[in-house]
Amino acid sequence: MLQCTSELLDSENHEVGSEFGTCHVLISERKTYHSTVVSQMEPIAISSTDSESSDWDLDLYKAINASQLEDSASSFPNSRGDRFLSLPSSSGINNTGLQGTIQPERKPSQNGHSSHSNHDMEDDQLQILSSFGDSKRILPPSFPQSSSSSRQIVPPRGVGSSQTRETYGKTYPHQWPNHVKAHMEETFNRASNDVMKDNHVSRVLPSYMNPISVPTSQYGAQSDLYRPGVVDEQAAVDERLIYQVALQDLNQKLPEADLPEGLMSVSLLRHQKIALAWMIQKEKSVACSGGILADDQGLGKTISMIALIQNQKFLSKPKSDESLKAEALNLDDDDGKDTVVVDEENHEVKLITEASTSTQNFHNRKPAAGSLVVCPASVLRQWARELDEKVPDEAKLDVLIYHGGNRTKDPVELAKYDVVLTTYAIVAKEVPTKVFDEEDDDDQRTGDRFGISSSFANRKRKGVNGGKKKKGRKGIDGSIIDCSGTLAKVNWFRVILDEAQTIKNARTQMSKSCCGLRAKKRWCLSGTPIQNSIDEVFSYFRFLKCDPYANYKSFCNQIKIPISRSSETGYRKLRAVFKAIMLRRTKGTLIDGQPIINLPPKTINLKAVDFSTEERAFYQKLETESRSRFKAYAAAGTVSQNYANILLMLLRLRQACDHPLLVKGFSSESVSRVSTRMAKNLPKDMQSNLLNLLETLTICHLCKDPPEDAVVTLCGHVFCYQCVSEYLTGDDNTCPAPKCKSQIGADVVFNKATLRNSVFGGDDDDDYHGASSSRIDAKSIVLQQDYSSSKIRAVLEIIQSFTGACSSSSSSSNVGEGPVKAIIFSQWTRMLDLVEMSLNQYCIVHRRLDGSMSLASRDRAVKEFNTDPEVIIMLMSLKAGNLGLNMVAASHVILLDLWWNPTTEDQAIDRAHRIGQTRPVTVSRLTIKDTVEDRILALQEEKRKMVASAFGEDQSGRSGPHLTAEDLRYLFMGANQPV
Ligand SMILES: Nc1ncnc2c1ncn2[C@@H]1O[C@H](COP(=O)(O)OP(=O)(O)OP(=O)(O)O)[C@@H](O)[C@H]1O
Repeated sequence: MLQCTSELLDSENHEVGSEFGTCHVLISERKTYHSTVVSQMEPIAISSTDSESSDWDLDLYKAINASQLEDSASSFPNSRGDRFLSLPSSSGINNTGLQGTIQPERKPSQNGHSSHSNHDMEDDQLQILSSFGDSKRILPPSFPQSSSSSRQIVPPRGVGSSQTRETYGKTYPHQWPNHVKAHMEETFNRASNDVMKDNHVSRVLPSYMNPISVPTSQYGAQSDLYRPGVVDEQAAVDERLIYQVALQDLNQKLPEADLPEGLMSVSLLRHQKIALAWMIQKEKSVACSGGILADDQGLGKTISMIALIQNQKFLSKPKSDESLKAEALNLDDDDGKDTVVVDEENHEVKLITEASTSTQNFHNRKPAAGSLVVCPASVLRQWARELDEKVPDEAKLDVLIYHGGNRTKDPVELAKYDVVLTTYAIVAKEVPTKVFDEEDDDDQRTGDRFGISSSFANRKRKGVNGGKKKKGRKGIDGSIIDCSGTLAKVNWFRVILDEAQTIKNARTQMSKSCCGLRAKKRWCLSGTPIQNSIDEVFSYFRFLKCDPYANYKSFCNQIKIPISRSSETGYRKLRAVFKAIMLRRTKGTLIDGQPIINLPPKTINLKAVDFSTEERAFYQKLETESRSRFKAYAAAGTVSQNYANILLMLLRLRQACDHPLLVKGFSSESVSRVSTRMAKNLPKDMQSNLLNLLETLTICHLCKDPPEDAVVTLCGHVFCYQCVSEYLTGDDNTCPAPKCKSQIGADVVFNKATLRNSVFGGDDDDDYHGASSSRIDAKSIVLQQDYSSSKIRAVLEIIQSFTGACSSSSSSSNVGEGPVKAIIFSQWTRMLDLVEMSLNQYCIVHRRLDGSMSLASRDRAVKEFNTDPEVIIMLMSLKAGNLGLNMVAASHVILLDLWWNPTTEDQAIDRAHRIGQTRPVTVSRLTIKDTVEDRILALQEEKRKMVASAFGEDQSGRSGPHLTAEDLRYLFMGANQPV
């Protein structure tokens, strides 16, 4: 039996580090715990439920102190009953939707609307949480490893004896997300210091502060999994192919390709011609047929992809209806039956196509069906518009928007179109994931057996069915019923994932379903493919079927472990692999010494704003209260049990930086209006159960933050109203909680006020955050609706600086270029409300885009902002508006608050800084000095460096020195292996 000091336990990785080495421990029993908020600042207890939903915090709790949690669990019984789960949840959902074609003569558009959106961008915090153990390993050596006292966590009372050291371990879970760690380290280190001073104990450096830890101790044990150079034979062969492809492309000037006249209504820019040539070549490649086009946002990935589709249509012959039907449904012929021949002398990989009746030479082979584009719902219309506007009438593609309740159920019908546009949510709904669920299980077993440090491998949990495998549904005659939807029944020629970072979490239904799509060619489009951790890359490899890395074990062996062993060599290897499958250019890239694109410059200003005296006092009170609460947790050894409560404290500090009123919270009227009647009609005990859930669960299933304007669905999952509202206005919306497939709609989503009204009767304007207001002086000036916070005043000053709008009604404009406009982003809709009030006060004409709006209203808002000279401000929710949209009418971008993940902010900024922009773009990032925002900035910087290391880019986004053939040989083959 292994004994270790628990303060060095990294539970995410189930890894124990000490000065003597690193070993792995297996924590086998898994259970899910929900946090119970007793009151705003009260400690929360943990209750056990059968839900999958909080599995992200399971590692944390479980690994730190299983027994303690078990105790807590038993004292807080599950509030969710079976009866509750079995109620029909889809009743009353408005089933209107959108399905139409770009060519009305072929498929007349049916008017309808849907806001079904599935953007999953806000699982960043989940990723931060799940991958913390990884991110600490992948930091480049240039990274200062935290050892300064300012980054230390010091042990609380009594550290030194084995007993108290154990307590300390329970108290400081090392796998917590960076933002929590940073908060704990820096916001609370004073509290801990106090404790330490009291106890005269020496400092202990937690394991995550240690230099990158490599799981070395298990090499010599039962596993050869991580032994250098030992990989299975097939993986070695596959990797050799990747090596050959990388070698082939080495330092080669990338060729250009252009389309024949008349296929597009715009000329391709030079870098797009290069992309086209590269993609044509990659579609013939064998290492994986397709790849990742990872150009910066706004460089025209959509256009490049349309060019590829046009090119292939031009080359292929028309299909007869019969052959189409046969091929569309021939799912056995998934990815072709091509044989690979490696010509090592010429560094060439050739594709020899087997002579068979079903597989023909590439150029003669007819696509079974066209291209399927999967994108977030918010950019569905934009794709349709680009396909319409950038392709002339004489070369029109047949395009179908596959969305909405009236969408066809006939796969042959789908196969008739050149392009089918759909959303990630629909793919998740229609494409089974069984095979990947089983792989997940395998990875879990692998992880358990070999102690793989992996957020992916270790995050597989028992489902609501207690971990029993779901078998295919059986009919009355015992035969297995095929429950796949129409998308899964088509053999696509090409699948394109736009905003492919949506699948970055390999465990999600969305990610697995995308991998389950049948396709010959596979593409990922993303300007920000890596956001939080290297594990995200695995999802792309798996989708692309890029062996050997599509297998999680091989991915660990070949990519992840080398990075953890030596970040320099490891990242170089990753870059070499990327060379074979990824094309990435940033706006700073040079082609033949010339800038890739002549965009006007973008200037980013970090504007550090000062609190007013009243705000500072308010913030300090909050911070002091948080510190003392934390200190109490630390002293009692209950930090881990209070995880959700700590996140909540962190949220409040962040919100206080925007406007103190946000801390008070509010209830959304729009929620209560729609669902009040439904709530009243529910059985009393169910109302109480839902209310109980809402009051006890504190983390949104989507953004993983404590929910803003919390709501609970009939199926018992808690979200921010803004996050879930993306899923409420469509016609076939599935609850976005992991593994929940319940239908949801606006009428089955309840806020606290609605439920309290139903349970207790009468008006109840208490809200989720309401408990906090008891401690807050409600009369305080900073808590008034009309109080302009420092950030709001800073925003108004910025607007005034370019429009004069806040002092007079005139707005400045450059002759011929229209008025100067700005986009203002916040992650909190309540903050947008407050800014809106100030804009109204100054009669500044604006539009707004947030997650609660229908796709049609969002589209209209963007169009009006772009075209109406009167509209000079767009208020945008960071969660709903940062992806895909073209908003070049704006030359100013104001970020009101910081997001954990800098790439999310980059995405937002590049709505304005993209092709089509004619004016210099000024970005103002507002932060408040000497607050939690300082720490978030530091975390962002770390993430930025990690991403830059993975891509080999410098500050300006330019690539580092090229890899040499020798480099590649070494990276793929090792030092002494012949090529
Ligand atoms: N060759 C071109 N000619 C004219 N306009 C172009 C061209 N290429 C791109 N554009 C325009 O530039 C804008 C940005 O292009 P696009 O949306 O394809 O970028 P993207 O890389 O997909 O961005 P994101 O990552 O934000 O989705 C669009 O308005 C598009 O119509």
